[in-house]
Amino acid sequence: MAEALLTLEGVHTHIGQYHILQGVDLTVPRGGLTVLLGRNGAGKTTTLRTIMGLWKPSRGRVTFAGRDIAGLSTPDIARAGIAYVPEAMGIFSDLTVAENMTLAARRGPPDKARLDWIFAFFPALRRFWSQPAGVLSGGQKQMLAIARAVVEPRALILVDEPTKGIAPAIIDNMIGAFAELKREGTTILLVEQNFRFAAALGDTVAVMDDGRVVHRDRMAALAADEAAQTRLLGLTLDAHQ
Ligand SMILES: Nc1ncnc2c1ncn2[C@@H]1O[C@H](COP(=O)(O)OP(=O)(O)OP(=O)(O)O)[C@@H](O)[C@H]1O
Repeated sequence: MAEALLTLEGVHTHIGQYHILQGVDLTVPRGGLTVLLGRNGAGKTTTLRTIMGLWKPSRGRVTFAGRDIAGLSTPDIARAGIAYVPEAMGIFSDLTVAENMTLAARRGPPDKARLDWIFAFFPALRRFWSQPAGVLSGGQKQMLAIARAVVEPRALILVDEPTKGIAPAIIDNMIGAFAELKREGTTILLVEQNFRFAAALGDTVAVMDDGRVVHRDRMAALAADEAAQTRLLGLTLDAHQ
């Protein structure tokens, strides 16, 4: 297996009085796509937010590219090379697509060749370049959110449920886009409920339950094992989309 880019060891996160993450162990191999599955409330979003420094872990280690990042501020974690696409996407509806992209670029105006590369897999962004992001469809907004995360090369992107509420035809575009990001060498940690999407892209999979990772496998092995899917994911799994 490839070397780990990110590891969580015994990570606990409290939100107020609630003990949400209860010892998460997770390895994200460099250059691969790791899918985080699990029923609603299992702790997937909290795990992404903890990696990003939006929640501070109360215990445990988060190691990124050989460096302990637990306790760093979110801007420092972003500067280290991690981008986060939350489920709510975090785009600015009143600003144009161009302005949204420009604001996401940290090293000056977005690079022209990089934008052409992004437009090749998200062509709608070129079409709506000068339009307010608010006019985009749900799927196009999701594409803009992902494009913002990769406007500059990033070592790791964390993406929370990009297919939620998205039409099946757009999901196929999205599979193509993530496949292109993988080809470029971006490491991806993806929270996903749509099993077809997860199985099409995932190299490795971790399943969470009750604030812990309870199962790790190659995605292909889980995709081929319906009994394990039912046992681990039960009826919350959107297997037939
Ligand atoms: N701000 C918060 N305050 C209190 N409890 C929270 C907060 N955020 C999350 N939780 C609780 O933490 C647990 C894990 O939530 P989390 O969003 O990480 O789960 P998830 O696996 O991403 O599920 P979903 O698919 O529903 O988003 C849930 O029980 C949730 O109610």
